[in-house]
Amino acid sequence: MSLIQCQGLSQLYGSKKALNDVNFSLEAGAPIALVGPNGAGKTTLFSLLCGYLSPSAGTITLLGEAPNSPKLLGKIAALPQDAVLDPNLTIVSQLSFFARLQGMGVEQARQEAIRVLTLVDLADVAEQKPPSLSHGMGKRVSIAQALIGSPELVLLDEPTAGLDPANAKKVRELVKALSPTTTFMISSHNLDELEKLCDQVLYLDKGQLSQAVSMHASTDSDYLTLTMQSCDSDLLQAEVAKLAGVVNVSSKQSKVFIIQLATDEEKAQSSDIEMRLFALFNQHKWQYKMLLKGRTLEETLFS
Ligand SMILES: Nc1ncnc2c1ncn2[C@@H]1O[C@H](COP(=O)(O)OP(=O)(O)OP(=O)(O)O)[C@@H](O)[C@H]1O
Repeated sequence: MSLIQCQGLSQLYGSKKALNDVNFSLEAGAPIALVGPNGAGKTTLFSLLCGYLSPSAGTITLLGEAPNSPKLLGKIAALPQDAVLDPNLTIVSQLSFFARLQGMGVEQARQEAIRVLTLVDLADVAEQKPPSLSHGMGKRVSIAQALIGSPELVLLDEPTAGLDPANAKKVRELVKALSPTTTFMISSHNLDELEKLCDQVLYLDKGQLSQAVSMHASTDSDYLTLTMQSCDSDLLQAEVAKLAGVVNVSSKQSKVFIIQLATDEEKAQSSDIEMRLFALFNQHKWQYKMLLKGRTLEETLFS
């Protein structure tokens, strides 16, 4: 059974079409990225998946159920973009409250609140109230809230926006660690972050699903991404393009080159492409910084 299935999904706000005939089907597993420019419809899609909004047209099923089905209680959770905590309640009491709404008893709910706070490294603020937390700490508490009851699907809208690099990394590590049992769908503008975490990427643009790519596919052997420390860029591009098995070399960023390789038989005959690149660097005394198989998410989506 699919984890999420959307068919002909459209959402109108008055005459504004925020989503326009969106179709996709996703299986449980590695984290899924939801990407798109401001106003593309990402939050609207999350709101529909959570059942906060009913679609103007089309259907959604989550684990075979409609988004607001009581059968999904405890199985789906979300971190909204603008999540707010109650300023008057201690962190542990509000998380316990949400655990109790999932049917847990008083003591079990408290233990669950402490468990999810420990996951985000904030068990020590359990007895504090939200106004005494920093913005980043509040965000991590909201992430903890989404993890109550170990749901099967967690939707995270901009989970690391406003977090310092160390805490953003902690959130990424947490998502990775929980991924074997929970599928995360993450909306973010940070493509580097999504690239590290996600396999499937959905790209929304003006309400339409313009691309659905698999990062597995984009790290296959059709491309190499070469970042140089020092080189003559024009000469490098010309010399690499002459190597057997190279179809095209492009560069949109200074000293970063996307090398497209020939497929199948031709590639088999020129499988030592990396060695020949290093020989070229040696010959010209060029220093390389990084050679990656595949393309970055940014290149995959926008080239
Ligand atoms: N409640 C609303 N009433 C009217 N229009 C809305 C409403 N919510 C969103 N929109 C419009 O729908 C479109 C999609 O908005 P949405 O918030 O889903 O985009 P987004 O991809 O999440 O953007 P961002 O990256 O800026 O968060 C936008 O044009 C927005 O102005």
